[in-house]
Amino acid sequence: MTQEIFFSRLKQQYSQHLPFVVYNSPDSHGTIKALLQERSELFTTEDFTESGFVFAPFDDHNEVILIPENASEKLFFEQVEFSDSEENIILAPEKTSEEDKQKHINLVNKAVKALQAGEMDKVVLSRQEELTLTEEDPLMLFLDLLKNYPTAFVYCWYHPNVGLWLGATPETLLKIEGNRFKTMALAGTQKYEGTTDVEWGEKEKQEQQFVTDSILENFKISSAENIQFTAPFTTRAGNLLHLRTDISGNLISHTDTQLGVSSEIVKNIITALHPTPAVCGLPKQKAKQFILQEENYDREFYTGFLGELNLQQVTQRTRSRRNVENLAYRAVKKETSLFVNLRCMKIEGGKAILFIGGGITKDSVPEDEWQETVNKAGTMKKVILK
Ligand SMILES: C=C(O[C@H]1C=CC=C(C(=O)O)[C@@H]1O)C(=O)O
Repeated sequence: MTQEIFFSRLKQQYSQHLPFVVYNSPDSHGTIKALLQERSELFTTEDFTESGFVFAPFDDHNEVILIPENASEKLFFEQVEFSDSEENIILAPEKTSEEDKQKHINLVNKAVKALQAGEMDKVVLSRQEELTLTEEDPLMLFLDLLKNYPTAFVYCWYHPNVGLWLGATPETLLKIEGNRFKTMALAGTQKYEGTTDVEWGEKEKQEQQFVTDSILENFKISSAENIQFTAPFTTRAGNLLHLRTDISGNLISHTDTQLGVSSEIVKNIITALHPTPAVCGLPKQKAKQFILQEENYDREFYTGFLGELNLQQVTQRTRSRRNVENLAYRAVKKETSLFVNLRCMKIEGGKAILFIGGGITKDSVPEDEWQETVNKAGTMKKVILK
């Protein structure tokens, strides 16, 4: 399918107020995918047994929305090549309000006091920022995000009852292929200044270690074995650098390695992981309570998760002389590939509402934490304030 036909189908879907999602996964090798739901119903999932695209909120008491595979048309479009514009470090203009700054600093101060009193080890605090859009076509914004962040999970998601969300997230929540799974502990932030060969402060090392330890601890009590993890390394996300540990393992019981693991296991692992201390804190329930009470706004789908759930993947064999007789062979298997909803925005009435946050520990400096949210907002401002 050509780019033109692909996007005109999406445009038509949006103008008819029908749900859709269009996305590029970092490991999809340039294939942009879309699911276009046939009717405007709002489907939800509770047990993660269905196949489709999930869109889950931060607060797990709220509904997880599903665009079901069997109620949608699937579209693919092969990008000719990845853009290398991630190499151009053009920083977005820093437009912020003094009032927003004070509010965030007060919030961080309150958290630091609670952390120093030993009430929690870590809490992730966030804020919203509203901007007027000059480009009102969300699909153009999606294309801009795609060009700027080829190694992120870039998406545009829409449901008439919920709204329109866009994002470019660097964080994998969970990937399941057969009985293998992968996740990552991502935390600690500094500005990218032309090199990934950087030093990390103790505060950043500690906040990232909290995430790794907590994920590993959770896997001890869920359906996982043979857990392996890397040493923390520096990874780039647009104009930012983060510390990251890759974690992988096997799921203990599975129904069929070809078609995928049992849905009960998918639910157990998601529940054990979400929300990780990369977006919530430690201990989980205390941090969550602090966030819900003190942030003073509704995160909605920011720091929730999204992506393919038990989605049928068809892998076509590559053409070569040796396997000509197998050209008709297509391997069909189900995969789950979920990402944490970071560096995202909601589009509403000609405005973009950005969501940005950062991990707070007892050693956090409130002014620096504010600046970190300003730097993170740059990911989205780069495409909005062109
Ligand atoms: C909560 C966010 O980022 C998380 C992911 C990476 C680094 C983070 C940090 O350094 O605080 C956050 O844990 C966000 O971008 O809004």
